Parts: sequence; structure tokens; C-alpha cells
Amino acid sequence: MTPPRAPQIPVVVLAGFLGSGKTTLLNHLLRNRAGNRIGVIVNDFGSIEIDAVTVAGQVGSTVSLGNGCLCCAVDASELDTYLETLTGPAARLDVIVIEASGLAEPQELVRMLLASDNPHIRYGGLVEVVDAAEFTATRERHPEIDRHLAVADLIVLNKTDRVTDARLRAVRESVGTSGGRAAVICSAYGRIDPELLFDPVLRPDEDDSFRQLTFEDLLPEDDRTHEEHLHAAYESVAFTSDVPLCPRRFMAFLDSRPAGLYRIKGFADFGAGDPGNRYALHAVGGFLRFVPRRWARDEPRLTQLVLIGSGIDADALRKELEGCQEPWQPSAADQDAAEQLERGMWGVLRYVRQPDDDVAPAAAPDDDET
Ligand SMILES: Nc1nc2c(ncn2[C@@H]2O[C@H](COP(=O)(O)OP(=O)(O)OP(=O)(O)O)[C@@H](O)[C@H]2O)c(=O)[nH]1
Repeated sequence: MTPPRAPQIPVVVLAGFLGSGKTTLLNHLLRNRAGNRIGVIVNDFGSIEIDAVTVAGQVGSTVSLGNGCLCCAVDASELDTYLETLTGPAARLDVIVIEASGLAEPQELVRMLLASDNPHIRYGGLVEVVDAAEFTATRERHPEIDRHLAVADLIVLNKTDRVTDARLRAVRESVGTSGGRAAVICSAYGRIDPELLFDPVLRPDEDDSFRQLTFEDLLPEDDRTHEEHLHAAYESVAFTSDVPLCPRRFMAFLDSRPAGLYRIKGFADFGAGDPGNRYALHAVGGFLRFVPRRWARDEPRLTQLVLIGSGIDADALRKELEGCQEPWQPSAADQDAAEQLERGMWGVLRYVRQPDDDVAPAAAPDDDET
């Protein structure tokens, strides 16, 4: 029997101007990966702390690291080739991070990823690292930073240890204004929660000396008592419903999701809109994708969503989602209502990747793409 194929691997683009802290953030992820396997694509792997992990072998310009990481030196034209290597079954990766070189236009990488026909990847977001202390000077020298911020899905305002709280607030405001819908989170030494970028999988059989970061770990030592920094962290909202969602209202909710809502994951039950399938949902920044999967026999018909963002209003979001619930479901005999529901589903189907049936077989409960 063919073993089940892996679900799609999120590919995160890590961008930012020279010296903003991209490599520091990447090293932080590598050190705190809690048994997860991270694939890394960089222009120059001299700067990655390969000492933090063990180099197990090197083939061409790919370095395979003993405890589950892979490093490639890449130029953009080779991206697809490397993604192919990294998404191969042998690599068993949970996330791939591409560190864009300091001067690269991140939009170009994002465009390539979205256009890639590699069925094993999904877009994991554009993370723009910004040096909080140098932001004003960088912007004067490189006004194009505004363009980068405008297309980012998540902005990490780094080096918070180098600025006063008042200055941090001012920079956060200007970054937020340029940042379109992006969520802004603050960090020192790139210490962000890996869960912002991918869903860490617990791997008890692997090195258990790595543990999941706690909220406290994410705050710099000196700042753990400062209220402002708590506000700078992210929030996550869980929503579970045994009442099906109205596809039309749910799409209206997604279309108008607030700035700062960085990720949405989980699955939706559209009831009579598609009784045979649940819809795995993956949204990052402005990107949205649904993957229908057949309900397993006896599986409870539930919608389960987790929304992650910064500066989001949890109660308001929950209320809006409750407003998407549709307790009344038309019977098959009610043709008019069924047609209306079908039209409602068109909005959802626009975001279904076609065809991806070869990517993952039907439905083990934890074998979806969320
Ligand atoms: N004070 C302070 N220094 C930091 C922080 N994050 C990174 N650094 C330092 O800033 C310098 C640049 O960090 P890198 O992680 O190399 O930055 P980068 O964006 O990868 O740089 P390039 O590869 O040149 O584009 C290093 O000396 C880091 O130790 C931080 O939050 N606070």
C-alpha cells in the first residue's frame, strides 16, 4: 500500500532590510523547533548557526542537518528545483523558510511561490523583519521599504531592546500605516513564537530536550513586566460550532477580515451547502485557500477554527462568526433554497485549489492541511 502523502508544507518568505535580524530570527526558529523539521533556503548559509544543529551531509549546494533541517543556497531561478528537493518524501519537513537576501524584492519570491505548480507546498506568508531602531533611517535611504511592508502578511518589529517604549509605539504606528492589512508583532532577537508561522507538531520520538516556547519566553528578560510588550504579542481566538456555517455570510466575513488578523486555520462545515465534505481552511494575510475533504464516517459535523493575529478584537470576531451560523438547513425537496445555497457555495469554491486530489488522500482526521 502506498503510504499517505504529506499534507502541503507551508513555505514562509522571510524578508527584511540588511541587518534587520532575519538570520537571528531563523536561528531562533532552528533552536526552538520542538522536534519539527524546518527546511531552510538561504542565499548564504555561512550566516546560519549550523553549530546549533549537526551537519549530517552535504550534497551539491544542499546541506542536510542531522536533526532534521535542510539548508540550500539558492538563487531565485533555482527555487523550484530546491522546493522539489525539500518537499520530497525523504525530507519529511513541517515548514520551509526562504530567507530573502537583504536587497531582494520579496514580492518576486511570493509571486514565484504562488505560481509554483508544486502540489506539495502552500503559501505560508511573507514575514518582513524591521529594525525598530533604524526604521526611520532605513526608510529615508530605501523608500521602497513601504512597498515591502504593504505586501507583507506579518511584520516583525525587531530590536525592541534598542528603543524606548515611546519610540517603539511611534515606529509601530508608522509601520502599521504602511503595512496594509499585516499584523505587527514586536520582538527582540527575533524571538517569535514558531506557531505564528506553522503548526508545530509534537514529536515525542524526536529530541524532547526542545520544548514549546511559553508566552513568557517570547518577551525579553527586562521587559517581562512591561504592559506595552504584552499588548505587542499576538492573540489567538478559537471558534467551534456544531451549527453549519452559511457559505455566503462566511465568505463576507473572510472578505472583510480585519487588519491584524494574520492566520486562520481549521475547517468549516457548510451543512447542506456540501453535506459530503468538510472544508479545510488556510488563510495567511490576504491569501485564502479551501481544501474539501470527505467527512469520515461518524465524524461529528463541526466547524473548528483558530484565528491568530495582533491587535484583534476576540469578542467581536467570535460574534461575527456566530453571525455566520445557519441553523436552518433546506431539505433536498426545497429547490429554491437549495439553488440559493449552491450559489452561496460558489464564493467558497473560488478558493479551492484545483486539482489537488493527488496531494493528500481522503481524510484521516489529522491529515488535512490545517
Ligand atoms: N540589539 C539587538 N541586536 C539584534 C537583534 N536582532 C538581531 N540583532 C543583531 O543585529 C545584527 C544583524 O542581525 P542578522 O540576523 O544578521 O540580520 P539579517 O537581517 O540577517 O542581516 P543580513 O543577512 O545582512 O541581511 C546581528 O549582530 C544581530 O546579533 C535584536 O533584537 N536586538
